[in-house]
Amino acid sequence: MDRAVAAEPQYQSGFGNEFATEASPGVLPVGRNSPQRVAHGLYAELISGTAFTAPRAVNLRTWTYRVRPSAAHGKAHAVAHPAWLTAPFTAVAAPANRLRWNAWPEPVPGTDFVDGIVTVAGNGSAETQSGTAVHVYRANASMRDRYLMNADGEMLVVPQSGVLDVHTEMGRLRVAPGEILLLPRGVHVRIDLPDGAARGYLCENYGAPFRLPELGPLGSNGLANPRDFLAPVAACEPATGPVRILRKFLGGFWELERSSSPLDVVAWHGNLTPCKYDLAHFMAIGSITFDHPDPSINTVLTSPSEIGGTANCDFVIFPPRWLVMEDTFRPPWFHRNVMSELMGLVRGVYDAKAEGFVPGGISLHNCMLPHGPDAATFERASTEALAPRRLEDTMAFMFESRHVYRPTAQALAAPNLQPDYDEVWDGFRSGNPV
Ligand SMILES: O=C(O)Cc1cc(O)ccc1O
Ligand SMILES: [Fe+2]
Repeated sequence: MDRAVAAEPQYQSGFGNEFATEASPGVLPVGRNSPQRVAHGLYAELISGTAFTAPRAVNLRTWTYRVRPSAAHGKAHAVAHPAWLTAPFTAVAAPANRLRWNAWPEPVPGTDFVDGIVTVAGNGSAETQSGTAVHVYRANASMRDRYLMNADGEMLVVPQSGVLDVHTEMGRLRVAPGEILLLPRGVHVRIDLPDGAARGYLCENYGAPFRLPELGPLGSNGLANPRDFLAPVAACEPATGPVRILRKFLGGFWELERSSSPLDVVAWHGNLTPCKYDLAHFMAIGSITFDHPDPSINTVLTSPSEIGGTANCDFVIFPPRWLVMEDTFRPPWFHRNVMSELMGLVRGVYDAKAEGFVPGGISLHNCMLPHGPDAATFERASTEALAPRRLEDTMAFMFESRHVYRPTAQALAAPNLQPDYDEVWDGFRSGNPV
């Protein structure tokens, strides 16, 4: 089926608001969620993103009013996906090594967003709803009459190149490199590629949904401000012929046919919705005296675990910013972290690594494995004149987790795994013990 290139979508602003939106006026019921008869013969359907009894402050649910209940379909049958894997990954031992990968190669023609997903590492377990899996995607085809519904987790998409035209049950979003996309667990989605190709990173979060971090002594403003998150407006996809829905469920892939699109929501209200956020709006806070602050200061979104302050996954960014610290080694310090750090690069150069950490690549510094500036960075930063300096044209990010990342066997066998990563820490002169 041919779909005309759609106009720029409209958005509603805010993170986790009680949104209300109608593609056709008068569809949302007034004063109740599930009237005996919904306007226009539509069907009311609830999607919950947290347990019914989750505390009000973190409770997520949305009411949709749709052309047909999403239950209206036949049996799903098992299908295979060659490279999208689900934690736990126990096939190979997790090496006690620092690991780094170059960008993944181009996909074969006809690869859509789902086909082009390759799992690099993960932790926790989809079954126990904790941890995450980190994937890269590389695509060169739109999803044609094909929809994804991922019951295993929420998906945080970090585009590195190419725009994504994202069609969801709650409406459309257009997401460009430099922005991020958050897709709630279980929401149907179809992704088109207006540029013809796209690639980036995907954090599949099996655990608690990402939320904004607390601000503590920062006060009531700063970091990612809620109003800069954009949610779609209702946009019912026009009725078309039969479609295929791919369900990801406990690591398995199941396909079913449906006689029309699952994106048939005419109106919805609630706080469970996809949203996007432009990382350029992140208000970075740093030291204006001395010392390099902990990276937690750059947390955009956090998925908490049961242990306070100890995230299932923190999404942390390293955006363009001023460095002004005096008498300070300004890049990240040498360190061993009880949390595990998986990093990617959207553009530019990361200030802890002079070379070798490339856009589309990944570095993995797991629990307690020593890392920090490479030798070239150390040399530069320990001798540079400490005038105020602006880091330009850079966007690195980190998925930091309390759970150790287990690389997949396919990632450890990938030709783009750098065999000699340890050498970036070669050649440090010895200090004098006396
Ligand atoms: O290792 C890294 O590059 C990530 C990181 C950045 C930083 O500014 C401080 C600590 C840290 O782990
Ligand atoms: Fe680190």
